[in-house]
Amino acid sequence: MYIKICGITKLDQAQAIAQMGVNALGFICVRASPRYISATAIAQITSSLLAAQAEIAEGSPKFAELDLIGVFLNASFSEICETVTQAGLNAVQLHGDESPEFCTEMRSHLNIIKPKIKLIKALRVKDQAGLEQAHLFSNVVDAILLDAYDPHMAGGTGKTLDWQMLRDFRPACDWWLAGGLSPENVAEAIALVKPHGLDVSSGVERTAGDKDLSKVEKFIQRCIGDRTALAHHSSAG
Ligand SMILES: O=C(O)c1ccccc1NCC(=O)[C@H](O)[C@H](O)COP(=O)(O)O
Repeated sequence: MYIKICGITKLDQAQAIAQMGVNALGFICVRASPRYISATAIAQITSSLLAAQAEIAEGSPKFAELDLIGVFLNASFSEICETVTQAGLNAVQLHGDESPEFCTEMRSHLNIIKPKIKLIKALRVKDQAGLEQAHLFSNVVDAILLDAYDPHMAGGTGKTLDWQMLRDFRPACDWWLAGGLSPENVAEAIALVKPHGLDVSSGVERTAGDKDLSKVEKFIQRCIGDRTALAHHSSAG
């Protein structure tokens, strides 16, 4: 099970969460968000994780596998590419109204600066028609993230989707469930909708952007079936 902890703003929390063996850290590159983090601050985190990686004993590939995801909302190609380069990101999540055509062109731009970069399209699902849109993206991105719809907030809402609606959702690419997940409800979500990955932000926070490490640890445990050896969990989807 792929696990992404989103809305990271603090270096020490990024290091601690990376060591728990998650697959991805998400950084909100949206100025209006209370979880906004600048490219310079992300760069401090990504370079420290790389330095830590160099010190990690052989046989512990976790840091090498870590996706460092910048989350963007209707940003331009140039803003995204500049942030990726400056911040040292290796994945981009498009969380706005970007079309499949935009994603295809984004992929071409990103390939020039980082050939192996991952591209994720987030969709804020309001209803069944909104869910159908996902299939338009499945051949142009590496993964689709389904998030809850809120008329006033673009993400980090703490609202859950209608999981019943997702029971038969099987796009042609990997998909991750987001929206209102927490240590308390994630096992039920996994059992019901069987996503390839999970994304959480507010459900493991004290306040916006300030992660509660004990909640993060509990979330991971619930995702992997309460096994205690977090460092040994498989990153396979
Ligand atoms: O988290 C934000 O503040 C945010 C702002 C603008 C665009 C996207 C944002 N978050 C994107 C995420 O991937 C969140 O993890 C996702 O919305 C789930 O959040 P939550 O319901 O709080 O777990």
